[in-house]
Order: sequence, then C-alpha cells, then structure tokens
Amino acid sequence: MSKVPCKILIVDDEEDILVAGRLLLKQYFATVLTTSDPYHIPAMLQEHGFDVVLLDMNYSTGATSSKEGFHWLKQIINLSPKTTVILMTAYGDIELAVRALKEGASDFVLKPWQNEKLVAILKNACQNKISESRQSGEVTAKQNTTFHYDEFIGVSPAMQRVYQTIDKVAGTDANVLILGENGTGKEVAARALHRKSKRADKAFEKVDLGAVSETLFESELFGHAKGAFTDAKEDRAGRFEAATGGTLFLDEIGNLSLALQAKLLTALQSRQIIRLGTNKPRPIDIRLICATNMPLYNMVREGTFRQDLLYRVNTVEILLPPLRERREDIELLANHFLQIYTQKYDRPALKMSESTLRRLKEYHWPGNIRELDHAMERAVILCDGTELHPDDFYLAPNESSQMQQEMQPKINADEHTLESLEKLMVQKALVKHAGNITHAAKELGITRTALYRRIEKHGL
Ligand SMILES: Nc1ncnc2c1ncn2[C@@H]1O[C@H](COP(=O)(O)OP(=O)(O)OP(=O)(O)O)[C@@H](O)[C@H]1O
Repeated sequence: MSKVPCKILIVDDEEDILVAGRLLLKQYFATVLTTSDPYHIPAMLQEHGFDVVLLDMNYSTGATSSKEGFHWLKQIINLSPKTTVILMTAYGDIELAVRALKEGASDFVLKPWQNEKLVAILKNACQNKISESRQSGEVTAKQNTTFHYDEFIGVSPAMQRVYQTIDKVAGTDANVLILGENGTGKEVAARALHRKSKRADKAFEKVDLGAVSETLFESELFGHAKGAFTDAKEDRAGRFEAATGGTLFLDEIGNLSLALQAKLLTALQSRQIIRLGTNKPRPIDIRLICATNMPLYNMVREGTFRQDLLYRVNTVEILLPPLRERREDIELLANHFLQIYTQKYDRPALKMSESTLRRLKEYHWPGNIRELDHAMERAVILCDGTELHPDDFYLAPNESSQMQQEMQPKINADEHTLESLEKLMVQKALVKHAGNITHAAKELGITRTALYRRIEKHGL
C-alpha cells in the first residue's frame, strides 16, 4: 500500500496518545511526527512545513487548558495559514469543538478515537491539501509560513514562552522587568508590551539610565523649575511626566548608583514626583518597564542593588534567552537580515551558501541578535560574488569553544582539596553554560538552590 504523501504532526501531552497515533498513522501517511510540548509547534512547523496538525485542546497545565488549545490553534493559523488543523477533543467538549471550527480548525475527532474514522478524516484533509497545492503549484505548506510576533522573529520554544508572557501581561498595568544579555531584544519586548497595552496610543518614553549622569538624573526624570540650577533656563517636565498615560521604559536599571536607586524608589513608592526647584508633588500615571543585562539578584546579594527596588519593579519578569540557546531561530533571523540588507545595498541576487548557514548556526553569538544583524550587513557590503561565504562574516573559527576552553579552569585533582575542587567544578560548569544556573546545576547534578549556595560560599 503506498502511503499518502502528507506530513502530519500530532500534539498531545499524553505520551500514550502520541505513541498510539504514530503507530496507527505511519501505516498510511508518509511523515508522522509527534510532540508532547505545544511550545515546540512553531519550530517544528518551520522545519517541516506540516500539511496537517492534529491538535489536542486540553493540556495538563490546569484550569485554563482549553484556552491553551485555542492559543495554539491561533498560532498555527497565523504562522502557517496553509496548514490544516484538526482538533482532538473529549466527548462532551462538543461546544468547544464548534467554537474551534469557527476559529479556523478544519475538523475535529473525539477521543478516544476510532481508528478507521481518524484515518478517514486525515486522508480527506491530506487529499484536499494535495489538490490545493497542485492547483497553486506549491510543494508544501512550508513556503507560506511567517514567523513574526510583533517585531520579533523566532520560533524557538523559549521565544514562544516570551510571546505568551507578553500577551498575558501587556493588558495589565503590572511593572515588568526584562532581563537578558546585550542584543537579545529587551527593547523590542518593551515596545511590544507597550503596543499591545491599553496605553498604546500614548507615549513610550525610553530612558537609558546608563547614559544619565548622577547630577542630571533628577532633572532628567522628574523635571525642573526655571532657575533650579545654573542651566535651567525654563520650566521643564521630566521623563516621568512625558510618559503620562503611557509607558516609561527604564533601560539599564542595573547601572544606577545606590543613591539614585533610592531616589527612583521614592518616586515609585509614592507614585508622585517633585520637579527640581519646586515643592509641589505631581502624581504619576505611567506603566513601568525596566530592563538590564546585569545580574540583579547577585547584585542584591552583594549589596549593590536594593532589594526593595527590585521587588518594586519585578512584578512580572521576562527573561530573553541568548541566541546560542535558541539556535532554531538563527536561520530565520539570518534570512530576515539578509533580505533587509540585499534590498538596502541593492544586491538582490545575493544568497547564503550552505556552509555559511552551518557556520552561523554553530557560532556562539556573544552579541546576540544585534551582532547577527551587524555581521550580515557587513557581509552583504563586503561580499564580491553572488553567494555569502563563511569568510565574509569575520567570525573567529570556533571562537566560542576556544574561548570557553581558555576560560575553563584546568583541573588536576592531586593539587586540590575537596573544597577547592568543588569550587573549580562549579566554576567550570558556570563557564560552560555561560552563567545559566539551570543548565549548570543540571550538569553538576544538584538543585539550583544548592548551586546558588555554592556560588555564594566560594564567592563566585
Ligand atoms: N527576535 C528578534 N527578531 C528580530 N529582530 C530582533 C529580535 N531581537 C532583537 N532584534 C533586533 O536586534 C537589535 C537589538 O535588540 P534590542 O535593542 O531590543 O536588544 P537589547 O536586549 O535591548 O540590547 P541592549 O541590552 O544592548 O540594550 C535591534 O535592532 C532589534 O530590532
């Protein structure tokens, strides 16, 4: 029996269902893949371009489960409009299924399914796909996929979690703290939060706290009255007031001195500011978003960042993962920047070679997306032929692993006490995982808390 040339993805958090579905369907269809984690859907769609997704509506994350099913239905339709979605739902969830059909699903099957019925529904969906693509001359659903979320590009599970958090928190006035290395998209996230908020049509005021001097801090943030200091030629509102009704984005909050942290905290706690040279308090109406690439929690432990200020600004935290921890996104981002710069520099024929893509995917990207952006621009400008080669990028070969090796402490057990060996092991794991506590703890076989204790103990 020849198999239907169709790519099917089954998404369900119950492993038994996945195994049963795969065993049944692979007898009839060319490709059947499964995942128990819906956060992997976008990356899998990008990689495989599925014709049909068989999607469970209920995930074990609790009461809002059907909401999650609708979320992923919407995601699939947005990301890959040509992919057919068939829902799996329990008996009694018919109303839910009807709503899902209205929202774009093509069909639904009841669980537990009858084998012949499931196969028939899927064959039907696949046949429709095949005739649609013949008519339009397309090969798979893959060509029509788009992987944008606001200004973000990225399909990795880590970024899906970021998008979902932004969706959940954007409509509230909760203070948000965005953490992440340089160039990971903290400002992109802050702008997305603003655009998706009730304050979207009001100001988005960004203040780079790293660039505001100690002496100008108060006048810059809180404003001043004419004559408050030598250069104060007229009354001026500060950034808090300029952001009234909108969002105030305080970037690089980790760079504030303790004295300035105290001033900022006072304003946030009292929800009012006083312009320099006046004594009239003015109420503030802002949504606060802060960002930093500094390790604020360590800084609190070291006494260089106030704990009360941290708790004031971090009602919700968003952690943007470094690019090297979401390599699934590199190809998409590289193509995105390639398109921008081939247009900008009028080089429409320029393509990336296979080896270039491989190299870009392997590279460590310490400067994250900003570095990829600049590397692509430089390569497009400097490249002579019609194909970009690894050499056009000036990425030191194996820089990351070489660098890591150099940074790795060498361990010679004979020269150490148990105590110093422990310190070295912790250091080694932290370097290897670029400071990622979860991964380092996993490698050492201890809990995150136990790792934090050891970091503190050894003063690392
Ligand atoms: N997921 C993404 N998709 C597309 N472009 C991105 C993405 N993330 C970041 N960028 C781009 O990368 C650059 C750096 O992003 P951004 O300024 O938001 O980073 P950042 O974390 O705030 O950096 P820094 O810590 O240096 O201030 C910007 O040009 C931004 O548009």
